[in-house]
Amino acid sequence: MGPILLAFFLAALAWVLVAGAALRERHPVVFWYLTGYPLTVVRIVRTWRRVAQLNDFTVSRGPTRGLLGELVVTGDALKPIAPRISFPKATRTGASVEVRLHPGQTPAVFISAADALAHAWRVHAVRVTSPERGLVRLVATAGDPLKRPSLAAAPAAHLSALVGILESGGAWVMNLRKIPHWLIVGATQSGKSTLLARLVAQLAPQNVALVGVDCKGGMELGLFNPRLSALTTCRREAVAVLGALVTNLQDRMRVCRDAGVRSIWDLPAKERPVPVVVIVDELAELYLTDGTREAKAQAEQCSTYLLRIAQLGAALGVHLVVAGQRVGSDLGPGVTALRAQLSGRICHRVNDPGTAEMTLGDLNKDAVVVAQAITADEKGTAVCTGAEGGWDRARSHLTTPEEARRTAAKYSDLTPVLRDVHRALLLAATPEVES
Ligand SMILES: Nc1ncnc2c1ncn2[C@@H]1O[C@H](COP(=O)(O)OP(=O)(O)OP(=O)(O)O)[C@@H](O)[C@H]1O
Repeated sequence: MGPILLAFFLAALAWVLVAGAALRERHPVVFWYLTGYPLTVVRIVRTWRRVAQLNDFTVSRGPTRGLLGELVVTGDALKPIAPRISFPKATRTGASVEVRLHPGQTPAVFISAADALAHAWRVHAVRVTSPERGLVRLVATAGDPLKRPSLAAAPAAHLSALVGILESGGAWVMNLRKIPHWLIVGATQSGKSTLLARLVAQLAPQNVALVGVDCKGGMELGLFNPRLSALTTCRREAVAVLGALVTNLQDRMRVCRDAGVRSIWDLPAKERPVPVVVIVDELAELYLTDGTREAKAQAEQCSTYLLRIAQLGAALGVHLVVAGQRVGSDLGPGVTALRAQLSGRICHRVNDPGTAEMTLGDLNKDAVVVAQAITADEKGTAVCTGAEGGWDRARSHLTTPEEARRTAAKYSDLTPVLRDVHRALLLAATPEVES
């Protein structure tokens, strides 16, 4: 009887393991609800007191200072009280728990202990938010959802591009009507070009003029040439095209002034000029010079024009998407001023902490730390600013150069003609035409 029972037990165990692996593969959410979630609940409830004590979430019943003769002595309370938590709720990617703060406590102590909580609960990450005063919500994500990202969906909107998926499982959207200008940074092979390809592929079917500034000879943005209203391949052409766009901005301003409105979006649809998205691949190519007077003058002009577009463009429908490996004040005096105008930020893996700090530091210090933790294997993963403030970890949808090229060719008929910009580009490309 013994061997038969043992064989039966082993067969049953094997079946559970195989079925479990299949369930995990095909229905990861169901697998999570059945196995990971109950385990995480046990961990949270079991470890809460200890974690709270170790991370200073607790308060004591009596005072922690007292008089001993003429001395003031301080010490830890005998029975510290941990803040009360709700029963952990299951989410699609983990669990969330709400904490009632003790009087005098702030969410800051929980934010700094997020890593300790993730280790104690054996989850990928814990994010801390405060949905209302006196309440902190701890959201635990079981595994890294960006390792095998699924496709997210978002409602289509003009000047809005669904570029990837957020760590929370939501759609990663770059909406230029909400955030008019963007800065994208990342070391080489971190995923910048893939993100730009996705952005172009999403904007291509829309009524928008795309202008490419790619001073690396047009090797990256040249793929989308059929759908670009202009493509500059060197700094001389970039100066001409950016200059023409600044003149175009002044025309748009005049139209708005004459119509008595403050933005092109307040004009009747028929009179509204087509929105323009200027995509700059490798900012450094515009700023770095070989020291010659001509190069310095061109770099200064580029800097002035970009700043002008960033300052005026939001209301006049001219948007900037600027990508580069590094952003630092050493690139040129105008870089910090330009950065301040580019309120949308996306930081892929970077080589130096300074670039992460420059990209995200003025918005959120926590985001800088998370961006610095992105590894070389996590291609396409980035920390991005959210539309409602705050930040998120996200991953772009993989768009191959071939897909982007096909999409650009498919919608080439929709390419608006920007006459002045086109003329300026022609003149810069063949200066002798000018005479
Ligand atoms: N979201 C993603 N998912 C999967 N793979 C990706 C993703 N984004 C980029 N990759 C891969 O990473 C590699 C580098 O991507 P990409 O060329 O976009 O990087 P880059 O930052 O533009 O590099 P460089 O500055 O050298 O041009 C490519 O092979 C690409 O397939």
